[in-house]
Amino acid sequence: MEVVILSGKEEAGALAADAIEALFRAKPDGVLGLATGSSPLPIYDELARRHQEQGLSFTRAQGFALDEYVGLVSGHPQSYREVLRREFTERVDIDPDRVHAPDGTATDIGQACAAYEAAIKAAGGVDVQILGIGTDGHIGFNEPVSSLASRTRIKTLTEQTRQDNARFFDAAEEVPHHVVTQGLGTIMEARHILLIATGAQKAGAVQALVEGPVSALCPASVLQLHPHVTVLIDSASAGQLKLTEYYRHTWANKPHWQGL
Ligand SMILES: N[C@@H]1[C@@H](O)[C@H](O)[C@@H](COP(=O)(O)O)O[C@@H]1O
Repeated sequence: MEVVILSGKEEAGALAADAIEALFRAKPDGVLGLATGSSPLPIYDELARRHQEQGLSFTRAQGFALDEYVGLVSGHPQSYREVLRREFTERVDIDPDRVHAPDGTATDIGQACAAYEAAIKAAGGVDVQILGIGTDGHIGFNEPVSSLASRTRIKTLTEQTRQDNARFFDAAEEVPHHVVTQGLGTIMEARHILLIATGAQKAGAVQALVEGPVSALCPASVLQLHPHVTVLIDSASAGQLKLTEYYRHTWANKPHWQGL
């Protein structure tokens, strides 16, 4: 796990965009794992800028969303399919039909989850997965005590996550209780994982993710078992880490030719 402490979300977004750009320059039909929430927005802003100003192209790319609310009507502005359309798909040249999200409106959720897993597999798996992290250590919507081997399935949100996400809705009670999310086992199959976290409210979760024991209580800690994870954070979210000097030293002395 590479931990990179940066000046803020813009620098984190630019570094993540560098890794994503490198993927699509080398492999134009690469597969991007898409996250929602506010943390990945600087990445999407930077990718949109590079598309507009530097011709970075996604015409042959595919994208897979991590998760989706259950019970929001199709086209609801806070459904993650819509959020990703606004924040990413519409701003670059990716084919909207090649951007997939779990179906939170399916009558047979179990079947829809199995179909989603099959679609990721058929695409050849995710090359670069963007991740944020919840204040309780969730990734995707894998809440504490999620199985570390879980696959795409329906989950119940904790009250903390519903409160955290209430800012996106008109009223707190509108936040759905249920979601469909890629499992931790699904996420772990991505070839490179870029996790971005900023702000002091994430400091506890970041500490547990990076330095805590691997435990279902902090689902993100499973990433310690992945061979290629990059954690992009700012000083505030690094505030509870014990080995910050080492992380800063490692990054400052990284051979400049080596990408993330
Ligand atoms: N399902 C999403 C997660 O993928 C995201 O990481 C988390 C944190 O969001 P934010 O980046 O806004 O703090 O929010 C939601 O729960």
